[in-house]
Amino acid sequence: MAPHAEGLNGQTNGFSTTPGEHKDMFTVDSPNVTYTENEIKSKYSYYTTSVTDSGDGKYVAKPKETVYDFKVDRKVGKVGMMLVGWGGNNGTTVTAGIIANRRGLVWDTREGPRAANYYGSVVMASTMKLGTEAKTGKEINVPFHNVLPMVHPNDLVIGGWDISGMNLAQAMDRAAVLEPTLKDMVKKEMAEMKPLPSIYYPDFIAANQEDRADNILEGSKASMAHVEKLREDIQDFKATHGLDKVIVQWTANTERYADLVPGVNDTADNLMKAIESGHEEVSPSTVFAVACILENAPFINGSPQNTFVPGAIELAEKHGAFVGGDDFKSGQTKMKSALADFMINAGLKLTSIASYNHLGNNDGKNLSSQKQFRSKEISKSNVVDDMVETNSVLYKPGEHPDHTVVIKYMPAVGDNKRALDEYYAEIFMGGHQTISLFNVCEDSLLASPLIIDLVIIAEMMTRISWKAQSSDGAATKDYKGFHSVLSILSYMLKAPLTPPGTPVVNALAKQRAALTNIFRACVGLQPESDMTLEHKLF
Ligand SMILES: NC(=O)c1ccc[n+]([C@@H]2O[C@H](COP(=O)([O-])OP(=O)(O)OC[C@H]3O[C@@H](n4cnc5c(N)ncnc54)[C@H](O)[C@@H]3O)[C@@H](O)[C@H]2O)c1
Ligand SMILES: O=P([O-])([O-])O[C@@H]1[C@@H](O)[C@H](O)[C@@H](O)[C@H](O)[C@@H]1O
Repeated sequence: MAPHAEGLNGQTNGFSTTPGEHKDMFTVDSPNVTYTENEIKSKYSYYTTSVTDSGDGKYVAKPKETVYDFKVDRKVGKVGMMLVGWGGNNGTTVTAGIIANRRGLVWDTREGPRAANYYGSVVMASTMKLGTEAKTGKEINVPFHNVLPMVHPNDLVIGGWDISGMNLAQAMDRAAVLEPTLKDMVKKEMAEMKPLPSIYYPDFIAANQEDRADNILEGSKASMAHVEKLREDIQDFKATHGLDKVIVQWTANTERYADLVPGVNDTADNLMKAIESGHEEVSPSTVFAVACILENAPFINGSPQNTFVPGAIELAEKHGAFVGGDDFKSGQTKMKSALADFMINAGLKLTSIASYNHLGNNDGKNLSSQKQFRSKEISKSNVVDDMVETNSVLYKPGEHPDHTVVIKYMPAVGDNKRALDEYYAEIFMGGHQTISLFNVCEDSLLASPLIIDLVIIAEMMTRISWKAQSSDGAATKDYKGFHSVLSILSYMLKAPLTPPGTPVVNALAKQRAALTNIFRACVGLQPESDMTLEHKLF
């Protein structure tokens, strides 16, 4: 009998939540937190510091408290994940990975047996500090997945669309990501999975993708037919599988940017008219976003194009539907958002970042076309802006490091993307520091856990509501959901989408802290400050 997955993964703490139902690993003993069968309610004091400029070049900092009521629906329900681009490298890999985990598979490799796991998922493979043990002061950490009642990825019902009609087993072979021994164990199940026909507007992706496009949705672009058909697909998927909700993600090819045209995509009404008229600046990803918004299915864009034109954001806000994006942050950029943050916060003046990468998968082939590369160049280039702007000691207003991004298509390396980076910084007394990185990112094996995290967190957000008891008494009467634009998803994304007019945070540590502390607040726990005064003041 092959060793079971858990044993091989060294999961010794027994904390891994079994799929199917959420088991509370802890309860919070506080007058501000109440548990019922269906809900967790918490009263949470949110402490910030309000800063005003006193005019003589000095600031006045005033501590501020806002009291929020959070409510969490504890019933997870049955959840579906529908992927646009399901037959791609990411789509096939994440599907095979979930099947392998669900069945606890172990497969043979040159290095010996390997077991299914969720490594690379913040939710499934990381922990958060709960607190310190009352008697010993020992730090107690719990799996991230256990802080709130979240869906287990093993329970996700998976479906989706692709302009390529290959079934998932054939597409998995085409992707050339997974070991043959593992593919053999899942291919029967995956051969039964066939992507739904999708919308294909050739002008938005590279011409070299045309040979894949044999699974195209009929109907004219100049109508609402495509929106209505996609809505029908989502409804049918929900009904067929008895789902309570569906989360949709775009993991299809990178599109060119859509021009922002007043009267076309600047407002919700104009966007709907533009779709009706088949305007050339309406992209397939925006059509998917509109269909999902109208179906109240959270829609997340894992690619860098500007799917969420202003009209799409306005439509989401009007319908109270969730959207998120852009562009999975899987390897080179994830490293950059941590390294740049560390250097600048260490007082090292980063003056140049040269990011080169080459890859040989179909994503790379699509990105070999200039318009599609430009979308990716934008999302990969803005990731240090917020860190630079926070340090006026190192950088004058408007000053920033040189930053170049190069991507080349090299078929030989397949999905094993090479990222070569050079970080150059000014240090003490005219010195310099040069950090050179060679980072082989198996792109789809790094992106798949992000797809899982994005689905789990987006679904979780559909079960969290809040109301405010503002410090100045302007309380909100009824519970409501978070803003339509889920900036809480930023940790998984290169170019985080935020509610209009709000700041973009790219620093990886800040993004993870925001995610962690918002979920802690939902069970009435204050942010983990790492001050550990209990170990300093005695
Ligand atoms: N590490 C990563 O893999 C990573 C990281 C960040 C972003 N991304 C982005 O994720 C996306 C997918 O990456 P991949 O490696 O899986 O690419 P891929 O080319 O293997 O898969 C994309 C799939 O989308 C399909 N497709 C294209 N247009 C479509 C449409 N209109 N409707 C439905 N399907 C369509 C293609 O047929 C293909 O099967 C790309 O945009 C890529 O830039 C990937
Ligand atoms: O997330 P990350 O590793 O910085 O960025 C990756 C790029 O390096 C790669 O060229 C591209 O094909 C992937 O889609 C992904 O965007």
